[in-house]
Formats: sequence, C-alpha cells, structure tokens
Amino acid sequence: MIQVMLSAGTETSAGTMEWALSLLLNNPEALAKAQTEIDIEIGQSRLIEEADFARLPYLHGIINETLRMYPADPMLVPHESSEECTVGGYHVPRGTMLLVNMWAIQNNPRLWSQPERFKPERFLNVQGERDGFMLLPFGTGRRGCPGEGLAIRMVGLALGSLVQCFEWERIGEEMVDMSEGAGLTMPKAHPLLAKCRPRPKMLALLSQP
Ligand code: HEM
Repeated sequence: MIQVMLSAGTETSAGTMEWALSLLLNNPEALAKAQTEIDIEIGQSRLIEEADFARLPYLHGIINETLRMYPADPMLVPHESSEECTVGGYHVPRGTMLLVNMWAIQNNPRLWSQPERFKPERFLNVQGERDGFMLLPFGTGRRGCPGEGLAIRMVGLALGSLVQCFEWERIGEEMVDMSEGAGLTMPKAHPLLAKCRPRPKMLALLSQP
C-alpha cells in the first residue's frame, strides 16, 4: 500500500511542480500576478498555509492550467468494462479495455479557446474543476486518483512557497524548453534549470532560525 502511494504520488506531483515552474518562467507576467496575489492575501510575516488556498484563486488557476496542458497521467489508467454498456452512443462489450486520452480532451480547440496558450485566468470563473468533464487530470469515479486532495495541497504549498519567497529567472535569454520526454508520467525531456534568489521583502522571514 505504502509502495503504491509512493510510486503513484511522487513523480506525478514533482513533475507537475516542474512543469508549473517552467510555465511561469516562460510567462513572467503570470509569475508576477501570482506573487502579487500572495503578497496581498498573506504578506511577508508568514509562509503560505493550506487554509490560504481558498483566497488564492490565481495560484489555483496556475495549477489547473498546468494539469490541463501537462497532465501527469495523460491517458489515465486503463479501465475494463465490468458490464456491457453504451457510452456516448458507442456500444462497449463487457471486458473491453478502455483508454481515455485525457490530454486530447484537455487540449481540444473545440472545448478550449487557444488551448496551446498558458492562461491561468481561464479558471477564475469556472464553477468547480469538473465543469463539463473537460478537465480531469485525476480521472473520476470510483477508480479516480485517491491522492487528488493531497496532490493539490502539496503542489499548491510547494509552488506557492517558492513563488512567495524567491525571485525566479530563466538561465538565459532562451525560453525554457517545454518538450516532453518518454515515460508514463509525461516527464520533461530536459530537467528544468533556473536561477533564483530570495525576495528582499522575504529576507526577514527566511532568516529566522
Ligand atoms: C499531480 C499529482 C497526481 C496526478 C496528476 C495523478 C493522476 C492520477 C490518475 C489520472 C489516476 C488514474 C485515474 C483513472 O484512471 O481514472 C491516478 C490513480 C492513482 N493515484 Fe494519482 N495522481 C497524482 C498524485 C497522487 C498521489 C499524491 C497519490 C498518493 C499519495 C496518488 C495515488 C494514486 C493511486 C493509488 C491510484 C490508483 C487508484 C486505483 O486504481 O483505484 N496519486 N492518479
């Protein structure tokens, strides 16, 4: 059980953070907006906490948009129909292996405007992540990801703290390479390299013993 949770939960969550930071480095205006939101809602006297998430819709939008563009499990997990059924007009015999291409749904231009563009704002007015089943990076139903709540909190806290405490820059003029490598969890082809330094306004908090 512990082994399953570790193997299903580590690469997926770490990969999502790496894609999110890569997207922010290529979209510095989004990084600035996230920092401003955190500065206004939390300030500099303490680190971001789980209870703050409800007041950080832009940070949540960044995480949703990252999971939309770079889902850590793009084809979900293979499912098998336990009974004969009809889905969307298609007859599915019992015992059929079903694969869901979630990446294709989440990047379909008929469902999303400019799906190739990183726009965390697109989630600001959405009523719930499951709106229309267009965004399902954790799958859904009985065999959906049991770690969803933990993953959103972990990624939110880690990414939020990195954004709150540090200035981030690309290592050169070139954009961060967003190519995908081989692997089940959609890893980056080239690990992210970035420059960071503590934000001057956070030095007092970061220097505390
Ligand atoms: C960003 C992070 C994560 C993503 C994107 C993700 C995504 C997914 C997806 C798409 C599935 C298959 C759902 C389906 O086929 O309907 C899944 C299954 C699963 N996930 Fe996650 N996951 C993440 C983090 C975690 C974490 C942190 C844990 C546990 C600590 C975890 C544990 C599991 C387990 C045990 C399953 C298999 C469930 C089953 O077969 O019934 N995942 N995950």
